[in-house]
Amino acid sequence: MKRIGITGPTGAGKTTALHALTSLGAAVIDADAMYHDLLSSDQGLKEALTGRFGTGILDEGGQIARKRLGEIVFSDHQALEDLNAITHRFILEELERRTEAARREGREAVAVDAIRLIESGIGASCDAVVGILAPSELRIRRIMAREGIGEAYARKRVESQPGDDFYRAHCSHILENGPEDTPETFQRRALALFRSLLGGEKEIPSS
Ligand SMILES: CC(C)(COP(=O)(O)OP(=O)(O)OC[C@H]1O[C@@H](n2cnc3c(N)ncnc32)[C@H](O)[C@@H]1O)[C@@H](O)C(=O)NCCC(=O)NCCS
Ligand SMILES: Nc1ncnc2c1ncn2[C@@H]1O[C@H](COP(=O)(O)OP(=O)(O)OP(=O)(O)O)[C@@H](O)[C@H]1O
Repeated sequence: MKRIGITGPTGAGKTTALHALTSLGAAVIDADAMYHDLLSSDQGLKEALTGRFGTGILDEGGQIARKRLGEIVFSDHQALEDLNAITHRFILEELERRTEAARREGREAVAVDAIRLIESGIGASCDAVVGILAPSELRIRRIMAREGIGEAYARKRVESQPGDDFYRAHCSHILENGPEDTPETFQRRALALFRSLLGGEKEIPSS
């Protein structure tokens, strides 16, 4: 079974590229969504987070309020490092469980979409690591439009992530999603690359 890692900074187009991989029948694991599930389902993770950041990160219903946590960690590098150290263990364990489930389903490939694919150690377990890049100002506009967040929060999120050089140094392949692209032109290029990574023109059966 092939494991393809997809990474790159916020708003660059990872999710958009993944639509191409899904169309080739790969099982997709979205690390953000997986992490969000864990935040509500894993009591051990919640306790570890409130242990480090206090109960001020909980909302009225006792759930982790991610934007409150984000305001803390995107303004304080050490806090972000601590958050990463706490969460990566839970994320890696859950990733193995989900990969195993895809294998049991008979999937021939799994794609892992993770913002911190390389730093978390997930990248080392992949057959190929594809970095998706786009200029930061464009990314800020895209995530503001996508999530309805303000420019200040969008900018903080973008600035807390590594620059393009990091991805160019650590990824086996790079896909650019620039100002001249539409989601459709970008997806077509992504499809061509993924086809070659999964072994030629052959489409993977989806079940
Ligand atoms: C930092 C938090 C509080 C931000 O919450 P928020 O609701 O604003 O964002 P959300 O979770 O929807 O993630 C959206 C984007 O934020 C950025 N982001 C998330 N975690 C991180 C991080 N550890 N470092 C840098 N950027 C991050 C990514 O671009 C991500 O795609 C939250 O994402 C979190 O607790 N992250 C730690 C877990 C993690 O590393 N997740 C990534 C999966 S590998
Ligand atoms: N070429 C493009 N032109 C215009 N909009 C685009 C283009 N590519 C992606 N988008 C839009 O920009 C937003 C960001 O793209 P996407 O969600 O794929 O990024 P991402 O890398 O997965 O971001 P994150 O890490 O924050 O989840 C989305 O709303 C997407 O529809």
